[in-house]
Amino acid sequence: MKTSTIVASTIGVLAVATIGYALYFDSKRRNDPEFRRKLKKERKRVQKLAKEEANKLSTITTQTVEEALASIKDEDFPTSMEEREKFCMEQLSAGESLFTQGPENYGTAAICFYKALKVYPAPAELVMVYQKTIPSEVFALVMGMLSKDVQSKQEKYYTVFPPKEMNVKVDEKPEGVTAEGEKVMRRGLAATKSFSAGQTIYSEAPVISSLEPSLEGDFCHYCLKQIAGEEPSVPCAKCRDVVFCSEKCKTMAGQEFHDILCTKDSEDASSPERSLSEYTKVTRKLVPEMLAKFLVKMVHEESLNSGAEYNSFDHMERLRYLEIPPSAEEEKEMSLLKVALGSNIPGIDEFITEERYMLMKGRLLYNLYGISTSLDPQHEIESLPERLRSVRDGPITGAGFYRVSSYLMHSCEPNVKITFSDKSHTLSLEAIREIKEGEELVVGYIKSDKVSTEDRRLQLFMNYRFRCMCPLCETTD
Ligand SMILES: C[S@@+](CC[C@H](N)C(=O)[O-])C[C@H]1O[C@@H](n2cnc3c(N)ncnc32)[C@H](O)[C@@H]1O
Repeated sequence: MKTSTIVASTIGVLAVATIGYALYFDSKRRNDPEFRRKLKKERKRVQKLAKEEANKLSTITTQTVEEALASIKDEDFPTSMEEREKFCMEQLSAGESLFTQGPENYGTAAICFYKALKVYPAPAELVMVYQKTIPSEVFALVMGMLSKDVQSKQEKYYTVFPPKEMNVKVDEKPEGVTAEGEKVMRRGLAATKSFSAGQTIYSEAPVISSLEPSLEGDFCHYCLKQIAGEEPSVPCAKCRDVVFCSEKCKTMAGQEFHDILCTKDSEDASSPERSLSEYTKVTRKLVPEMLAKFLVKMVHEESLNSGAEYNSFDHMERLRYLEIPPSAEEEKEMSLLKVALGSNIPGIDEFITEERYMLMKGRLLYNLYGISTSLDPQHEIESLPERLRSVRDGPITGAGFYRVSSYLMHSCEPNVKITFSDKSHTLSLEAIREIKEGEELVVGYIKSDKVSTEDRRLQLFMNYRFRCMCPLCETTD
């Protein structure tokens, strides 16, 4: 059967484009040993396959692959779903007609198949279709182009992240070796210029944040600002559950997540709209709701087609995570997420597997910061693990997941502190002593003043599962 025929029959899958892409980029390759083992095995199989294919075609060289990639380097790919679908089918037909004209057209045919792959929402599946339907020589070329592409995307990440204007770079240092002898690198942040005490190094809005449920109505559901007495709050027009501090926040929340997650004034606690928000209210666990927001926002980001090469998922998958054994609780959370997002994001059911949910949850739990947007002690709440990574002057009013600040290492003698100076979820990193260009930036995950080394190490181990190796811990008992 022809490639285009198979793809045409499954084209409905384009409707779930964004999830398809996420699935593709969701890789646990860096952190999960079991997945890495599987991947290694798979990679070996693919390498063997590619080698066999390459041997069959001595005229196709690495240079050909590179030339092919260079020839389409500056090409713009269609963005809307309809255009992508049309483009994909055109490329598949062109590829097919080219390879049937003979081996001299294999190179150009491969370019067409590769371009179709670039816009197809489930590339891994399309590769499997190719394997069965196109000549092995063309397949080897497409695979070569794909692997170069993925490799360069992986390598380039830390050259474009964090943005220069944030005055920090990701600092990699060897941390030891795994049982299998693989090098482990740890990634922290280093200053790209000098700062004096009190200076702000950068400010950063979160990828997602969530308000402590008991504060809903008094604080903005989007930016977590307290709504002051005289200022009128802006309620959601559809539900009576949340308010915003401004029309701007209401619009942003609507676009990013609330239009989908809004309870739409449903009275029934078990309705799809209400079940997740009820769970959040009752348990005060923010992670399931934050993951729902994260997924909706990711779909929103994709639909914006801003031209950004990396999305929030690319960021999240690079972070370390806390390994948590799956339990009935996660089962429940997963089903709540599926119910809440199901009718709005087709494909979400297949996307939220137990493995993926546990990884996303582990990453969020490990990297969230407690947010403090009130100075009023009456807003002091009982802290839960999600709001732990925080040393604040005021009460914790919520939690946030931040792209750059996720990378900050802990020290019992920090040189920077986190503030929420405008009393919203925007985090600012402030120097607490003089910092030289190139110096590593370290924050306090826990309060260290007047706490013995043993107690600090115990707290860090209980909450973050690492043995603190900051200079203070390494030199004191
Ligand atoms: C919340 S993550 C920090 C972000 C991390 N850079 C990442 O790549 O996701 C915590 C991890 O950073 C490392 N870490 C942070 N502070 C440390 C310290 N003081 N001593 C040893 N390891 C530390 C530990 O490996 C820990 O597992």
